[in-house]
Amino acid sequence: MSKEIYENPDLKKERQNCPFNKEEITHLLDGGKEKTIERKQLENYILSDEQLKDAVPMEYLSHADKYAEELRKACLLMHKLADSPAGQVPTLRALMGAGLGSAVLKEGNPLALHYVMFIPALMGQGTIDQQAKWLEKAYNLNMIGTYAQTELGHGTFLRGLETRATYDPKTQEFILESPSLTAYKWWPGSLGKTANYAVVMAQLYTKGKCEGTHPFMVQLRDEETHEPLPGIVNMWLNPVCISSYIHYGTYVKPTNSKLSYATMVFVRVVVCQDVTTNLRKAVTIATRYSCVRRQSELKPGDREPQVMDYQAQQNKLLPPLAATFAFQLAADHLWNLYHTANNNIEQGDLELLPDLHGLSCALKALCSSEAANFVEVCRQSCGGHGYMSCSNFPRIYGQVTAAETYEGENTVLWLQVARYLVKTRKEQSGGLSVKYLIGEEKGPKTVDTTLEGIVKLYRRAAVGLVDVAIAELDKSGRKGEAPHDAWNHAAVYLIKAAQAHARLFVVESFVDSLKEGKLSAPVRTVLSQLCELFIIYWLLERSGDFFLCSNLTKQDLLLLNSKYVELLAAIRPQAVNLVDSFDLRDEVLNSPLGCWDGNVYQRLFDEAAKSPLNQSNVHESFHKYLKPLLKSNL
Ligand SMILES: CCCCC/C=C/C(=O)SCCNC(=O)CCNC(=O)[C@H](O)C(C)(C)COP(=O)(O)OP(=O)(O)OC[C@H]1O[C@@H](n2cnc3c(N)ncnc32)[C@H](O)[C@@H]1OP(=O)(O)O
Ligand SMILES: Cc1cc2nc3c(=O)[nH]c(=O)nc-3n(C[C@H](O)[C@H](O)[C@H](O)COP(=O)(O)OP(=O)(O)OC[C@H]3O[C@@H](n4cnc5c(N)ncnc54)[C@H](O)[C@@H]3O)c2cc1C
Repeated sequence: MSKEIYENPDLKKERQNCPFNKEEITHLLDGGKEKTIERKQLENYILSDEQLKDAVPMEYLSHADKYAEELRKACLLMHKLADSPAGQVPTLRALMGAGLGSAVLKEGNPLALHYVMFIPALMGQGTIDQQAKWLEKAYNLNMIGTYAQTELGHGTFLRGLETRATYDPKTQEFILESPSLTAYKWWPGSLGKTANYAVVMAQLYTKGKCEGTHPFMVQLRDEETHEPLPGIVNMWLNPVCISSYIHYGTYVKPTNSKLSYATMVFVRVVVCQDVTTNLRKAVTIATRYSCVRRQSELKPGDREPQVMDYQAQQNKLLPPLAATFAFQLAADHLWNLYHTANNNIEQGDLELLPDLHGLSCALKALCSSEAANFVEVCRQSCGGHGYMSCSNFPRIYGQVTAAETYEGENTVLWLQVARYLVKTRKEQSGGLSVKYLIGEEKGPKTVDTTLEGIVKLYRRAAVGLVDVAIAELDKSGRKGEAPHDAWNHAAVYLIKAAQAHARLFVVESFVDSLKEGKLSAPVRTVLSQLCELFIIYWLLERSGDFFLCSNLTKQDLLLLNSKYVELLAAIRPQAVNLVDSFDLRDEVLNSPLGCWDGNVYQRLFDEAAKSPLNQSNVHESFHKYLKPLLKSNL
């Protein structure tokens, strides 16, 4: 007799009479029905392998054992590539991301940098000959690489990197050295124990002149023994300059000095998708738990309500739920721009490079910071159980907050965006993705709170805040301040303008995707409600920007607040059905709070029982430390 599958009765009720086709949303998020089928086949292929399961929870292993266990599984996954039903590239992409990959490698993938940065650097910066020499070796895992840019003393300011590569015309070699302690490469993933090669970013010196930072291929360890090569500390090695700029002993400038930064642009685009996947996991865990958890008294004398029935809980969870769609659609738009720009760059057309840089900085900073805030709200919405390691919130939070720093610290990226916006607005040219900055904002300044009207408000804020920042810069200039001082003294305004621009891009992506998308009426209805909820939520959160740059009134705000709480109530019945549409398996969620069946309390209990401390009634430390204390009559 088939075992009755338990389903928490409250979750079961939440799933009854779903007014829309969940699979339609799943297909939308996967990029089509075929992609969903491929993903599910791949998930079955990977997650059914018993050798990829953790014998004990990772949190109970030592640092060294965690590393060894993750490396064991990462290598096993690579062996499984060849037979993957989804093919190598889609499998690699899935395994490097925050979804399937994190279900197996919970502490991180020791081979991630090889695929996410080392190979893209070779592809983006290597000459044809260099790619012929190294790409096959890298794809065949006959070498493991990393991307070594950050040093103890510098991560943000690339022009301040201290690692030097001096070209010796006599031997036609580059001598790489770390001239100081602060020049030591620090942070590069896999550099410590895994990689035997690295793309090292160093200041190129030739004929006594510094030509700026360039990428160099450096072998770090012996390919047989894995021992660090002699002199590895001072890096007197046989590096090779990637995308050689030394022709017959003479330095030849690249077409654009920033092309060596291209790898970071690629990863920033990937980061947007990764943090969105992590946010989807957090929202799913918190939403299902909030429909299982009953607490307190809503109506005197009534049964304890599901905590999701509190408007305060809906206010916590429905904006991040909406954000997962907003960020996914914006990341898709950015991904398309990246491919277009990259194809153009390969043909020598660099026109889209500034747009790509501006947009990738904006979206990476916005999605990572917003996701970090939302994940913390999701954790808090689960009370004490959200604080437990097994809830998976601590790990998800650690992953999204890291993204606020790596690949360009967010503040620094905001200022890069501002530089691009001010330049476009002042020069009234370029800025293909920020056309709204060129020419004057047309149309009446009156406010209407329809979806179109709200998007217009976002546009007014985006233009207006750039103009406020420019006015500050000009004011400082008139006071005789040097441009770099004026820039520093306008930083607060510049960052606000950059953030308003990023929000406009996300809002327009969401609205345009609903206009263009072939959606059934029920799906369009629920996604439109989420879209309207989200853009009103952000407007209410940042109402100062809108008051400053439009004719928004107190009445308008009160109207928008009412609309917002109406939308909370309208979306509440579909919260579980919406997160079910993400189709995230329990192994990917990796949380007893978010499991599909809602059997939360039993799973929490089972997780606690796995702790080494719960393997005996009295831990040995009692006899060593506590008992003597108890007897010592202090
Ligand atoms: C799954 C994920 C795993 C991730 C593991 C993590 C890996 C890492 O963290 S790798 C290390 C990442 N590090 C960074 O991202 C460093 C951030 N810093 C920088 O990118 C740069 O220092 C800077 C952009 C902040 C400043 O560089 P600088 O050379 O000083 O440039 P300027 O501000 O003077 O601007 C000059 C000019 O160049 C344009 N530009 C700058 N960066 C780029 C770029 N990446 N792509 C294209 N264009 C770029 C900038 O817009 C200026 O243009 P103009 O205004 O036209 O002069
Ligand atoms: C999990 C993780 C993985 C990483 N992996 C890698 C890797 O694989 N390879 C690699 O090369 N690096 C890696 N890094 C390093 C990462 O790229 C750097 O930490 C990041 O670029 C920030 O640089 P920083 O640490 O020097 O911070 P800093 O720039 O020193 O930041 C300190 C403060 O200074 C502020 N600041 C700095 N410059 C300015 C400015 N111009 N204007 C205003 N404020 C400013 C920042 O906003 C911040 O508040 C990783 C980092 C992390 C956390």
